[in-house]
Amino acid sequence: MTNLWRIKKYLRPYRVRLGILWTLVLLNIISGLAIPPLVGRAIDGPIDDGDFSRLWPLVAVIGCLGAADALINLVRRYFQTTTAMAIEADLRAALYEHLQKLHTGFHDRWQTGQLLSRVTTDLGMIRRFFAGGLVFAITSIGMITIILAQLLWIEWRLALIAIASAIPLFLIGRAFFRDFLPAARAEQDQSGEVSSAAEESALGIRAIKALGRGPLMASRFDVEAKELRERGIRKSVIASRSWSAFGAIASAALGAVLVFGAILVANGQMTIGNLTAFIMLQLALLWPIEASGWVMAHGNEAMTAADRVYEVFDTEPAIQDRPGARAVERSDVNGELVFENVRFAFDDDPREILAGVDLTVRPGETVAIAGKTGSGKSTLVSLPSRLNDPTGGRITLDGTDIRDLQLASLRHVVTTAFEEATLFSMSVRENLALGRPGADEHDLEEAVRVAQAEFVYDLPYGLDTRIGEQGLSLSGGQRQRLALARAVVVKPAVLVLDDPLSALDVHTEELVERALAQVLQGTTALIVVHRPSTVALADRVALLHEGRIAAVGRHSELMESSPAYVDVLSAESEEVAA
Ligand SMILES: Nc1ncnc2c1ncn2[C@@H]1O[C@H](COP(=O)(O)OP(=O)(O)OP(=O)(O)O)[C@@H](O)[C@H]1O
Repeated sequence: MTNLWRIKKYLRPYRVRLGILWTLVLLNIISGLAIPPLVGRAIDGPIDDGDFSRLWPLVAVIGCLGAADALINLVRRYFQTTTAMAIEADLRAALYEHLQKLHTGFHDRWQTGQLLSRVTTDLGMIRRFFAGGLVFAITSIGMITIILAQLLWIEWRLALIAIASAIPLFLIGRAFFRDFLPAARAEQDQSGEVSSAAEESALGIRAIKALGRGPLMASRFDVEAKELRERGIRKSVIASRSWSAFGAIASAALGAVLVFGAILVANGQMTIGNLTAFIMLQLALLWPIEASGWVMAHGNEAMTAADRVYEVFDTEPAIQDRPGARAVERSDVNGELVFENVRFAFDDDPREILAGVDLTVRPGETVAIAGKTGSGKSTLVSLPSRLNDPTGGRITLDGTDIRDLQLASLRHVVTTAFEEATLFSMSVRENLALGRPGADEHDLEEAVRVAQAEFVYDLPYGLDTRIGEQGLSLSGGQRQRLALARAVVVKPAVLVLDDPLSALDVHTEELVERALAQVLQGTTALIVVHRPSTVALADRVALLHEGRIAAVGRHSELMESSPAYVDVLSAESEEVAA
C-alpha cells in the first residue's frame, strides 16, 4: 500500500479536478439513494389510497432525480477518465526521465522488457485504479454507509440480517487479499519476461533467421507465454472465487430479508411500501458489494504495479552531479585529459577491469588505445563522459576532477561515438543534430563529409528521410558513418571514438581517416583501435594490458620497443584479414 500511497504527490496538481470529481461522486450517491424511499412513500401513500393527484408530483420528483443521476454520472466519468489519464501521463514522463538518469550499469542488469512493462502495463493498471477502482471504492463505502443507515431507519430487525452478512464478506475479503496479491505480482513479473522475449526476438531477428533458430525461439517464447497464461488464470480463479462468494452471500441475505419482511408485513409490523423501499435499497447494496470484489482486485494490481514502478524510482542514479559541481563551457576547455591511477570494477563483479591506469592526453592530441580483446578498452573510454565512474583514482579535465563538473555540461564537452551505432526512429537530420540541436546546415554538411556519409543525400528525402528503428534500413557501415557524423556535429573539446570505423571497408576507412584527421586537429581525442590502419590517426598509442597502460608512444616507437604491442596489432590484423 505504501508505494501506491506515494503516488499522491502526482495527484497534487489535479487538486481542483479531484475536488470536483468527489463532489460529483457524492451527488451521484445522494441522487441514486433518494429514489427508493420516495417509491416506498408513493406505494404507502397515493397508490394505497388510490389518490393519483398526489402521485404525479412524486413521480415527477423521482423522474427528475433519475435524470440528474444520469447526467451527474456522465460528467463524473469525464472528469474521472481525463484526470486519471493526465496522472498516468505525468507518472510515465517522470519514470522515463528517471530511467534516462540511471547509469548504464542499471540498464545492463535490467531486461528491457521488464522496464517496458513497467512503463506501459503497470502504469496502465495504476491509471485504471485511479479512474475506476478508487472512485468505485469511495462510492461503495459512501453508498454502503448511507444504505445501512436508511435500512436501520426503515426496519432495524431486517437491517440486522444485512449487517450480519458482512461477517462472512469480511472473511472472504481477507483471504482474497492474502492470495491475490502474490498472484498478481507473479503475473505482472511474467508479463515483463514475455515482453523481454518478444523484444529480444525482434532485435535479434536477423541472427535468429541466419542460424535457422526460428522454431527454437518460438518454442522458448511459447513456454514464457504459457507461463503467463497460467499465472493469469491462477489470478482470475482467485478473483472469481471471491466475487462469486460475495454475490452468493449478498443474494442469500436478500432472500432472508424477503422471508422475514413478508412475515413482518403479514403481522402488520411493516408496510408494503417500506418493504419495497427496503428491498430496493438492499438491491442497491448488491452492486457496491459485488463491485468491492472488483475494486479489491484492481487495488491489489495497482499496489503491485506501484511496487514495481517504485523499484525503478527508488534506484538512485549512481552517476550524479556532486554537490557544488560547476557547469563547464566548451569555449573554456583546453582539453587536457588525465587518468590518475584509475581503477574500475563492474557492480557485483570482484574482477578489476582497470587496475591503476595512468595516462595523459595533451590538449588537441589524439591518443589511440590498443589492447587485446576484452582488455577493457571500451570500459576505459566510457569513463571520460561518465557513462561509468571509476571505482578508484580520478580523471581530470584541465586539472578539474570530471565529477566536479555538471554532468549535462560535461557531456556537451566530451562526446562519444560507439562501434554499435544506434540510430533513432527520426529523420537523418534529427539523428545528426541529436547532440547539438542548434547545429546549422553547414555543420551537418561538414560532419557528413568527414564521416564520408554523403549517401544520405541520395536517400528518398535526403536529410529528411526518416530512418527506421535502429536505422535498420541502412547498412552497418552506413549506420556507423552516421553515428560518427553525429559525434562530429557536436564539435566537442574531447572526442571519444570507440572503434567507430570497424564496419567500413579499407578504402572508405582511409577516406574517413583523412577527413577526420582535420577535425581532430585542435580536438583532444581518445580512439579505441583494432586495426593497424586506424592507428595512423593517432599522435600516440597507449597499450592497455592487464588493467594498466603498459606502454605509450608513437606507433613506430612501440613497434620497435614493445613486443606486446606488436602481438596485439598482428593478432588484430590477422582477425581483420580472416
Ligand atoms: N556490463 C558489464 N558487466 C560486467 N562485466 C563486463 C561488462 N561489460 C564488459 N564487461 C567485462 O569487462 C571486460 C572488458 O570489456 P571491454 O568491453 O571494456 O573490453 P574491450 O577491450 O573493449 O574488448 P573488445 O576489444 O572485444 O571490444 C570483459 O572481460 C568483459 O567481459
